[in-house]
Amino acid sequence: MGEVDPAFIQDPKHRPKLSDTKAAANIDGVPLIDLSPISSLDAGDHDPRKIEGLVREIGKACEEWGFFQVINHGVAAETRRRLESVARKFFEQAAEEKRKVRRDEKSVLGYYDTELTKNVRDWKEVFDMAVVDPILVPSSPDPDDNDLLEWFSRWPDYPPEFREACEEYARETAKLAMKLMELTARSLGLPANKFKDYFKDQTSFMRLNHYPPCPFPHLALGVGRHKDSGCLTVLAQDDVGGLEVRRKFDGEWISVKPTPDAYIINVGDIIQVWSNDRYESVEHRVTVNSEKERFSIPFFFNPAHYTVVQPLEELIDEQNPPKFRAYNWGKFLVNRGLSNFKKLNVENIQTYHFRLQ
Ligand SMILES: O=C(O)CCC(=O)C(=O)O
Ligand SMILES: [Fe+2]
Repeated sequence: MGEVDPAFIQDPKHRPKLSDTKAAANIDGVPLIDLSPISSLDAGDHDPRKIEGLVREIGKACEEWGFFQVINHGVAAETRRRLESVARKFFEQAAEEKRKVRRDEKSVLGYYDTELTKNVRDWKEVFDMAVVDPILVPSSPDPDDNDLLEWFSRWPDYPPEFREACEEYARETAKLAMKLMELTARSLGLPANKFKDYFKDQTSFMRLNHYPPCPFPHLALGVGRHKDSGCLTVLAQDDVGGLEVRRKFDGEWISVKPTPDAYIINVGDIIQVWSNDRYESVEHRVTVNSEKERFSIPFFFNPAHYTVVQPLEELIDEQNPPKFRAYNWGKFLVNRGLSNFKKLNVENIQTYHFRLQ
């Protein structure tokens, strides 16, 4: 990734303003939420007021930002550090070693370093794996094709503890994601277990991101601006920084300050559709820098492939009619998964394509 390859160059209007966002980080950032009320609930303390306060905080963060950070979330620091350590060892290897577990068009899981976001190449390399292996998906985006396909995780030989570290982290993070879905349901006035059944045959996946130092950080992005298409993302970032969120009230790019051991949570497109726009899936991107490499680990919490995504009946009425028409999640995911391989002349599939006028 040494030379200035035009494939990485962002359109001038999407290039990062590297100095401004640093300053903005000190002014107003995404909310920080303490999840200890749910851990005390697990410990037998059933004070409803603590949970109600937390539910309100989450609802407010989802409405105002679509993003928040959580602390006291219950995922062991050791589990996260083990995963961070194997990720570092894996990416340190020579390109030909990593390419042995390269993704292909049949199974999109594994290693790759040529992802496009909005048809511009990202300055990163990634490793994707299933949270529940294998991931069951439609075999093609064609609505008339009912065949299914399994996406299996591919495991590298090195480091030897790689698979176990990933699986342990995935199990723990899935529990946190489910608790966050319960809190989100309550914040929308729904029963806590409203979303549980959607995750029975979940298509969740986890990604290890490595952003090498970039000689032209003012021209490229680690990940171009995008929204996450699933329900919810639980993201671990290291202490380097670079994630920027588009602030809802003024459209400014605001950096998310690294907070040790915290997770960054964001609402995905499916929650936006379910809530009929009450909670928006917010654009974000990743800047790179010329000196430091950066690692991050997003966990994308996604429902079963057969989920029909549409505004929830409980949240629509005559005053608030549905703003989206229904779509099939599996077809959407497969369509998106394939398009990230090739440069297209148009934007790939997006939820706004399902917006009703
Ligand atoms: O690396 C990050 O901080 C965020 C990555 C991201 O937004 C994504 O992979 O969807
Ligand atoms: Fe993202």
